[in-house]
Amino acid sequence: VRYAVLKGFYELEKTIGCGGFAKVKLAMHTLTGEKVAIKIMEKAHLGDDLPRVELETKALKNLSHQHICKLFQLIETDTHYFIVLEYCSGGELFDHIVERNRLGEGESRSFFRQIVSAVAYLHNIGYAHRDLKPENVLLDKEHVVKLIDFGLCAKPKGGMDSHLSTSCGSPTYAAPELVVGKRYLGSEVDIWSMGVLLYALLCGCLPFDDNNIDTLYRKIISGRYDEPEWLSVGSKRLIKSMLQVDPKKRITVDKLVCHPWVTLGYDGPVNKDSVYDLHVRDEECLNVMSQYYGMSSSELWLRLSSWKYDYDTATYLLLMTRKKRGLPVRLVTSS
Ligand SMILES: COc1cccc(Nc2ncc(-c3ccc(C(=O)NCC(=O)Nc4ccccc4)cc3)c(OCC3CCNCC3)n2)c1
Repeated sequence: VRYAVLKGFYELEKTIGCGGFAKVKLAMHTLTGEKVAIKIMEKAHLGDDLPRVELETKALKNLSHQHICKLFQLIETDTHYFIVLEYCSGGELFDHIVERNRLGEGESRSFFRQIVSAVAYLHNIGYAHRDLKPENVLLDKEHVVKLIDFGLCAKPKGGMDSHLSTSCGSPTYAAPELVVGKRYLGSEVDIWSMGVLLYALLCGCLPFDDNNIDTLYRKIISGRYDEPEWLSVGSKRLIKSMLQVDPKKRITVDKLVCHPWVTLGYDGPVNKDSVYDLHVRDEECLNVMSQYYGMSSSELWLRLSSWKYDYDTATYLLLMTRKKRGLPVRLVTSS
């Protein structure tokens, strides 16, 4: 069997996605029985993109947010990287929009607030996503938004605000300054992409689209798009403030979290903080694991609190996920 390193720890199931150099397989974490997504990257295929995987995994270790896909384990062999991640059983938001044709303003606002929460959190801790698009917005079982960065495009602020020039992401959702190859701020291109996302939620189609790449670029740079007559005045105003060709005229994320359209019907601005703290000690999960390992909770915590993102980290984090979902905190010991 391929991927011998996973044997006994994960049971691989179907492939759920293929990107440029990554394949994502659905798997089951044997000790908890929980579903996970394993992103498999062959080192030989990565070439000089190898450092981006290091950057991504370093970033992922610091990300703990209710609307960002969780990292559970990192496995490196001579030939492959295996990144064990949260599985989102609701699939891509894109498919959800397509099957519904378009979403109402209320449902769009609910999804949009969760996306803004994730992006505001990212910007707050110094990252820019740079490849926000419907395919990277997933839904979990309860249709809660989980943002991912499938294409290793997210970058730390250092790089981000020191005017990046590496082109990244798909042109359809890319900001004008990005497509003309100008130096740009990651935070500003994320606002543009969120404008494209909001348009897709409300209209069920894209503001700038064309099969011919040059025509597509011209449309993006013009900043002109159709406004379907069913769009409310508030929706039109918000989209317009995000799809500003001049990045300096674009709304900032701090204004976005409290924009009247975003807060309509809610009791306040979007909460950009994480509701989890990264390295919380949970006695119940520790007890279940320590019984299985035949060691004391404090001895086990000593091992877990170094956050090696090994199989023990995955087991602990998956038990915590079960607990958050109101499922029994237990291990599958009968093999
Ligand atoms: C039920 O049917 C379905 C149908 C479809 C999907 C699912 N579920 C399902 N769950 C989980 C995944 C996944 C999660 C994380 C990452 C990742 O790369 N994380 C790294 C990451 O997010 N960094 C990061 C995030 C934010 C800031 C900085 C860094 C990669 C894949 C998945 O993938 C499938 C692909 C398919 C192609 N389009 C994109 C998703 N699919 C289920």
